[in-house]
Amino acid sequence: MALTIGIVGLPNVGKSTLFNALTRATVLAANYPFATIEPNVGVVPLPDERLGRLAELFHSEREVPATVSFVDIAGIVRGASEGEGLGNQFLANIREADAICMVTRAFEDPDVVHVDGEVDPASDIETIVTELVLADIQTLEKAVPRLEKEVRGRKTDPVVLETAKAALAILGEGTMLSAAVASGAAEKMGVDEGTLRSFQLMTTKPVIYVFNMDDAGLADEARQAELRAMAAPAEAIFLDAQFEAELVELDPEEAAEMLHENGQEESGLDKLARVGFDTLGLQTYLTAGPKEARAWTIRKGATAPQAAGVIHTDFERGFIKAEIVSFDDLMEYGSVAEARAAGRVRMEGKDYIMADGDVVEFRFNV
Ligand SMILES: Nc1ncnc2c1ncn2[C@@H]1O[C@H](COP(=O)(O)OP(=O)(O)OP(=O)(O)O)[C@@H](O)[C@H]1O
Ligand SMILES: [Mg+2]
Repeated sequence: MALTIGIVGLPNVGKSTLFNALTRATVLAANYPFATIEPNVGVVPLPDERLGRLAELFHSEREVPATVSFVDIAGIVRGASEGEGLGNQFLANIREADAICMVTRAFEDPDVVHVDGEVDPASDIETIVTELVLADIQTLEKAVPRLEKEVRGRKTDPVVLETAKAALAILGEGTMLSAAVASGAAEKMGVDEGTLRSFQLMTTKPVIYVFNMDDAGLADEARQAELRAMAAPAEAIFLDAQFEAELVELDPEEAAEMLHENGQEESGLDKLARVGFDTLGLQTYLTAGPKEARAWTIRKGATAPQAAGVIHTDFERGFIKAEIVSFDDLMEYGSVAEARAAGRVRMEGKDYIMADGDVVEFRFNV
């Protein structure tokens, strides 16, 4: 499932530093499942400690984690929606991404120039949000006259026009549609969510805010609470992109020690991969055998046959049933045989909705 997160932000805020750290993490990942990638795409392993424990239990030769893909997009400047800077190219790149990772500078360093002359995350976020909002307004203003005609000719459901007009009103307030949907305001204004999604706008994409900080900022909880409030209802992640870039150069033990010394439990990149995966609406299920212990990516709410289809399309077509034990039960009983004896291994059919951490063996007919 090739879903990508586009990294956007003002120029010189640390996007490439973050992206390079992400790419470096990719190169270092032991069992990298893709042979070739585009130069501006970083495919990052999703940290999952369950894989190591599964590999131990099944004596698997290797572990294959799920991955999250990030795309480096050029810096946005005020006026991008009018074609300023890399304008249209930039917007086209965002349009292709499934979610947006908005990088904002929150580090002080007089040697690094800020395009607007001072470090001010609220103003930076507003600049970027404004450009995305303006781009969506342009798209909808073009669409509305056409939709009006179609509704008059009874070729289009009136709810489509109503949704477009309500979306324009929301955008007119400077609000991103994703935020209006999350707060419930969109629905109250007559937006039909499914229709809205079909418009393929920029500000309906889920957003993650990354605040690129220095040591002082990472230790300042009051400051983080303030920034978190700016990002809400979206998730906020606080990291030091330069430190993350240094961290990925170390071997895992050294990196863990360095993190610990800094008072952090998890690297910013791992956090970003986790939150990114979740923001994309994805989850994993697990398979294990002597060859590999592996995490497979599915959408939240996927059925058992859809999950089987991620391994091979024939598995979906020929799906009979799935033998499933939860990871926690498997660990508690110590083997599939013991879990089965205790009645913890379930046979699930075509309508089963997969749960995160299901350890699965599919039965199929090909
Ligand atoms: N947390 C940080 N603390 C201090 N300096 C940083 C931090 N993160 C990045 N920098 C520095 O900021 C400068 C700009 O970083 P970078 O090139 O990654 O920005 P960018 O957003 O990719 O810019 P552009 O849009 O121009 O491509 C670099 O000199 C980098 O080393
Ligand atoms: Mg850059």
